Amino acid sequence: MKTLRLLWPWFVQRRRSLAGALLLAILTLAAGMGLLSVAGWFLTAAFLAGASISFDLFAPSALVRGLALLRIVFRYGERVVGHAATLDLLADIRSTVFARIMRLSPGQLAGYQGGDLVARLVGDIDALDTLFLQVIAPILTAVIMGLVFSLVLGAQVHALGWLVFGAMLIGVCVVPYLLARQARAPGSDAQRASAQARTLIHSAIAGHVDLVVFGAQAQAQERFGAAAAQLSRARDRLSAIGSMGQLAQQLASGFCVLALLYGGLQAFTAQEINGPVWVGLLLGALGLFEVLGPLMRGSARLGPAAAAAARVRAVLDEPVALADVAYPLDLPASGVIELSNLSYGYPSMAGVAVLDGIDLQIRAGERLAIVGASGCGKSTLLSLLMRVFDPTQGMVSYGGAPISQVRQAQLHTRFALLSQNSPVFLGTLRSNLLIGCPEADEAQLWRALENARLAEFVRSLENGLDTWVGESGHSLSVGQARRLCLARVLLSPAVVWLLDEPTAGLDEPAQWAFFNDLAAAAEGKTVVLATHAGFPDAAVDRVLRLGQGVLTPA
Ligand SMILES: Nc1ncnc2c1ncn2[C@@H]1O[C@H](COP(=O)(O)OP(=O)(O)OP(=O)(O)O)[C@@H](O)[C@H]1O
Repeated sequence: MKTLRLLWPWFVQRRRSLAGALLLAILTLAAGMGLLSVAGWFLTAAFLAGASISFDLFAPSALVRGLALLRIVFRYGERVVGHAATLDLLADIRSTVFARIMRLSPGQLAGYQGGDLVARLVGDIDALDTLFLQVIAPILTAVIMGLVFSLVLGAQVHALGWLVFGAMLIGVCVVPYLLARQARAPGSDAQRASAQARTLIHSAIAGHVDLVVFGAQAQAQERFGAAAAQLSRARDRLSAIGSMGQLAQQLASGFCVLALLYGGLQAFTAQEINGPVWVGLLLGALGLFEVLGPLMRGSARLGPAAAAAARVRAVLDEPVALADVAYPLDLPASGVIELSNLSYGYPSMAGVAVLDGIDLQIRAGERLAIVGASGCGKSTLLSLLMRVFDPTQGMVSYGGAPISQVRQAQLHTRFALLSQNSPVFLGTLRSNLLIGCPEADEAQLWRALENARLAEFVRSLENGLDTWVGESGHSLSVGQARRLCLARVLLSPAVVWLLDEPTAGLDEPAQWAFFNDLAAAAEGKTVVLATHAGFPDAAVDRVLRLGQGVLTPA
């Protein structure tokens, strides 16, 4: 039920195509039942008529052929429309979940293991495809056609109508419910083990070199083997439950057919029903029970679907840590950055403040360097300026507007951050640079590359800016990847540049050259830079030292 509640808004969004698929499923079943009923009636009537020339062979045989053809056409339509609707539905769910993941804060993202969010986005959402095609559509089809058929049969022989109605009720409600209940635990184990396996693959690929260097492949293999074995055990249990469902369906329909045969024979003997009609309805009932097959398989897969829905819901229910305020202030085009009584402590650091009541003003156009020992809080300070997270106390304002009170999208047009782990994205050098400024022309791209000391390297490449750099810039050296990220920030039209160790990965001459050029490259910009590197005095206007959570002149 919770799974259905989660999916309901998307079902409503795709109601037309889902209703189309449902209608086609009903028509397919109706054509199939009609085909069996008419064939049964026709063969029995023809047999009873013997050589009588008064029996019309043509109309019923044309009807049988017509229904057979219609059944094929409806089945085809149902598959095409149903699968298209389900794929669209999954795409809708994926993009909603992806949008929500994008709104999570770094702290919230850190709560998920690497690869686990991908597992939620792919494996878990895939598991939800069961619900409509294999559960809801067969249930509704069976209920509607079961009711219609029970009424038709009941009009002939009351008791037989009730018999089919009761059998359908058990087949559509009771057995699927029991199967789904049985499948809940192994379903949740299967989804968990599958996500665990993905996470382990992800971390083994990311740490492949270290695993090889330290000879730790065996441990990684063992952990992966354990997750794979757990997955396979859970799937075995699920498949056993699915088989139980098939057995239950065969037994129930077999029993029902026997009861129909017996009850029908009594009615025939008592002349309550005529022979051909009875045989026709008997075969029609067999056609009706066909719908229960996919329903039993689908019910057994409801366990994994429910577990998957819970995992997807957990992402959707995460509160947005950095939501925009309802009535945001307008951020001035330029202004003083002011830190007032700014404090921050990471939630995991049990009340220890990394920054402790900092007061600071940074003039528009000023270049400020923050130095200090490793771990003193320089990156944390830049993250607060960029509003990667909010301070535990105090505030940051820009041109008089507290940055927590403005739209984050607007803040990102004014402030750009080069963090220590800025990534190179899958694509070309050009596409990576254009993230900083999508409208940048060729000349701007080269200027940014020059300033980041990467232009010479790019010029030496056969495809220049269109060189493919792959995932995480695997075809670049660490220093080149860093300079590419720096060029991206230098290209950005933001008026405030926050640069965290901008020269990491550069050799000493290149570091000095970068700092020598900084004043010209950052003309008119406000620059806050955190660095361990040495730099010429003229590179910045002011140097502050961070230590014990406070800033002092260096
Ligand atoms: N996500 C986090 N969760 C918990 N503690 C963190 C987190 N990030 C940083 N810290 C801690 O906060 C302190 C300040 O870290 P920060 O990265 O800001 O220092 P830094 O001065 O930039 O260091 P470095 O010069 O080595 O980059 C450190 O003690 C660090 O261990």
